[in-house]
Amino acid sequence: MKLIQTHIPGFPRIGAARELKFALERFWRGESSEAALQEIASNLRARHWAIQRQHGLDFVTVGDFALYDHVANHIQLFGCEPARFAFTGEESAASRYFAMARGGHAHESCNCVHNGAALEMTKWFDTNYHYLVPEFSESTTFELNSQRLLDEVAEARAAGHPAKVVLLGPLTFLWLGKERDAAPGFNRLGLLEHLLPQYSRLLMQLRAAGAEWVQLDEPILGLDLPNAWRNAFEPAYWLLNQAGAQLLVATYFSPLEENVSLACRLPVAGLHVDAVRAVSELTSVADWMPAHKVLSIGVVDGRNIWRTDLDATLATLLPVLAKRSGPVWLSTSCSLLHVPYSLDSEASLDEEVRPWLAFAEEKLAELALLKAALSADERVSGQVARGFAEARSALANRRASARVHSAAVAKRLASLASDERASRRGSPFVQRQKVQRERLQLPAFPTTTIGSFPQTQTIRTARAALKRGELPAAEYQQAMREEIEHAIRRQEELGLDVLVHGEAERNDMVEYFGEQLDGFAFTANGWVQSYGSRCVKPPIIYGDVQRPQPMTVQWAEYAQSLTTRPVKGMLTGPVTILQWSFVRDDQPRADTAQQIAAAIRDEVRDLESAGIVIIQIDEPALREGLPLRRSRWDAYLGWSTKAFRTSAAVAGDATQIHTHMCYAEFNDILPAIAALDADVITIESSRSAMELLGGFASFRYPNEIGPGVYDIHSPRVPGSDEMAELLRKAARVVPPAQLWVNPDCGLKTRAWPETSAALQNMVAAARKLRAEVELHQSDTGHGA
Ligand SMILES: Nc1nc2c(c(=O)[nH]1)N[C@@H](CNc1ccc(C(=O)N[C@@H](CCC(=O)N[C@@H](CCC(=O)N[C@@H](CCC(=O)O)C(=O)O)C(=O)O)C(=O)O)cc1)CN2
Ligand code: MET
Ligand SMILES: [Zn+2]
Repeated sequence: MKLIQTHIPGFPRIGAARELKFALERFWRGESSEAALQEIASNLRARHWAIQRQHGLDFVTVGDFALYDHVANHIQLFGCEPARFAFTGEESAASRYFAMARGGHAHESCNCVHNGAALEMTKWFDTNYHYLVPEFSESTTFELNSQRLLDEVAEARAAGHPAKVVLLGPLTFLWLGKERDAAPGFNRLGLLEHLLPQYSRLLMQLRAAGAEWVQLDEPILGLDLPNAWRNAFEPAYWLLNQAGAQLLVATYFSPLEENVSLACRLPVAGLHVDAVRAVSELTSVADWMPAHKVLSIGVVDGRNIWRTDLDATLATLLPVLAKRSGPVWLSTSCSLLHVPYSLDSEASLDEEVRPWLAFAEEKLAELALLKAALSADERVSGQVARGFAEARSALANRRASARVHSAAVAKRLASLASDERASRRGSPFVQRQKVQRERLQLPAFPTTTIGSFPQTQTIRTARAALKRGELPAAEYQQAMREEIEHAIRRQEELGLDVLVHGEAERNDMVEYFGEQLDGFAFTANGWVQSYGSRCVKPPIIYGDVQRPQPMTVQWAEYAQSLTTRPVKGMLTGPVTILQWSFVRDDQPRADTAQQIAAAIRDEVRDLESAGIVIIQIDEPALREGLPLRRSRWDAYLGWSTKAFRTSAAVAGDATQIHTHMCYAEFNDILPAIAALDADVITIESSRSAMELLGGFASFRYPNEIGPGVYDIHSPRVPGSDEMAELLRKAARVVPPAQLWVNPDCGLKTRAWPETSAALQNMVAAARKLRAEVELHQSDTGHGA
């Protein structure tokens, strides 16, 4: 038997009780010192390392911690803070860090932008985690600032832990950034030669500090890379390897495919591969890997919460182990950042489902079991056998559970599948547009918002009291009705044309639906970091999805009863519910999407029957769900757009269907967006100053579009001239008759004062545009 070691690529940092979130928010409100924040951070690291050691990991992972974001940490580590922030050198590292993360000033309430808007946030590969995008130009310089990281290594060493440090690899770090304020033709890959010496210095320092291994994350090896990037790997790592540290290159999320041999032959001491998402490659990886190198096999799923099938995992591992003479490590497929902390704090989780699950801490225990099973140690064998037996029976129960498969759902899906028209609206867009315009009588440049209004402390406190059983349901209902009425009145005062109810009653746009659908379980404390201090609690889809009763109709009816203006019904689309939940691993995602689509379809039908004339089906996660490999795009776009259409197409011609997407980079999927055939799409575009629309224009996107005219991530109130200018820009590329006026996204993270002020300016901007394009009024057809 061979000696197996265990480690993990990374651990969640928010804390079992979201200690980091609360500490950050106290610090930002000015209620605590930086020292107090750093103390909490240091305690969290200590606790997380201790847990890793308790489960027998051979190394703790150092460097996965970040106060806000690990990519932002690298910007400071390599001293490449963008010049546009105009830091003087007088500021503390922490104040520069939070300025980059949250915008020019340490406090969110400041309206001033002279010191630079926050770094852009974007999705970390195909996850719901957002990182801060590094900015590069020909004047970018690098200067190592390693003290913080070296201090963390010292902390781990002082606690007696063997340490493996994790860093983003230099190529992935550059890849994740973007060119900004750069000369035409500048390519950030050109910065590699300046970055590598800093990495080398760092590696020498880490080695001297006692780090036994350095894990360099290069997940971009799982992407379709341009040749220049592929070719840069070998020379870069040849250089880094000279620093004398033991290097483990880590890949995850996507198969290596054409990069298998490149990854295996890199001149480093080891390679980590994702043996969940790319299990079929494991044999070829094992063949390519030189015998002296460490092969780290990520067998426990870091992206999902299902208990590992330990027997199947052993069956996968044994042939690889038999073939390999070199060292093998076992690991999770990727960092555990993407799963909740522990099942321990789930007192009220569905009792049947609980044994089917493993969160971060339970995954550590699984690694320990696998390691023990593969070691020859007799003393542990009884315990191992018990662990395996428990996993086996949980899995058998899950497979046989009556709650997983529903004959009614199967029948419903078969009937939808047999009806071609189920995923097509009654008439083509132009005809629908005509009846909708007659019915709605909206002005040109109609104004609306994306759905949510501020989730105030009052709202959250009421919901928390309801959940604790301290507030009767009727009183909670009444409180939410008052919030809805408040939102409607405000919108009427502002003069918005199409209103929303404000989503006060929703904890989250996905969890809210998950709580009401069969086939979903939800957690009390299963928080996963989304960005900075913001977290989400993804629901768990364990079985066939079905809607036992209407989910939003009463709230929508109530909101509509308060006003004569149209109020949009507000739903989350099937692809987004799928993407932002933990999904079943026992059937294709496409099938689950279609089940959710059937449930949303029923909701659309019921909203329509209740007299709701506009229904928005949000799909912000459509783009993010795109597979990392292009060869898989068509299949995904086929079933995902069909799921959307299945939910929407039940609506009659006169019902206007909106959709909303807030993550840019639409240009490579425009045909799919058009295939959704929504009557109106609202998108995020203000930060790119409408550049995005260029794509819609040259593609001749046929339906109506609301390009966001202001960024809701910042409390800054844009002036009406600024928004009018954006609208003029939009009107130059998209026929004005097609344009709507709205913010980039929902307003739930904002406060009322800035919300009202910004919307007032937005309505004023729309009015300016109406006056300017009056001459063409006849061709807008929007009515009076
Ligand atoms: N699922 C999902 N993914 C998404 C988005 C999204 O909206 N949903 N949007 C993008 C990311 N944007 C985000 C924007 C805001 C928040 C956010 O505000 N999260 C809240 C939690 C929201 C929530 O679930 N709130 C619950 C519970 C709130 C809570 O923490 N309650 C306290 C008690 C509060 C009290 O006593 O007052 C507790 O339970 O301890 C509620 O409203 O009911 C937070 O971290 O603070 C998250 C993501 C992309 N991915
Ligand atoms: C992340 S997209 C958010 C859409 C949702 N309707 C809202 O306004 O909050
Ligand atoms: Zn949005």
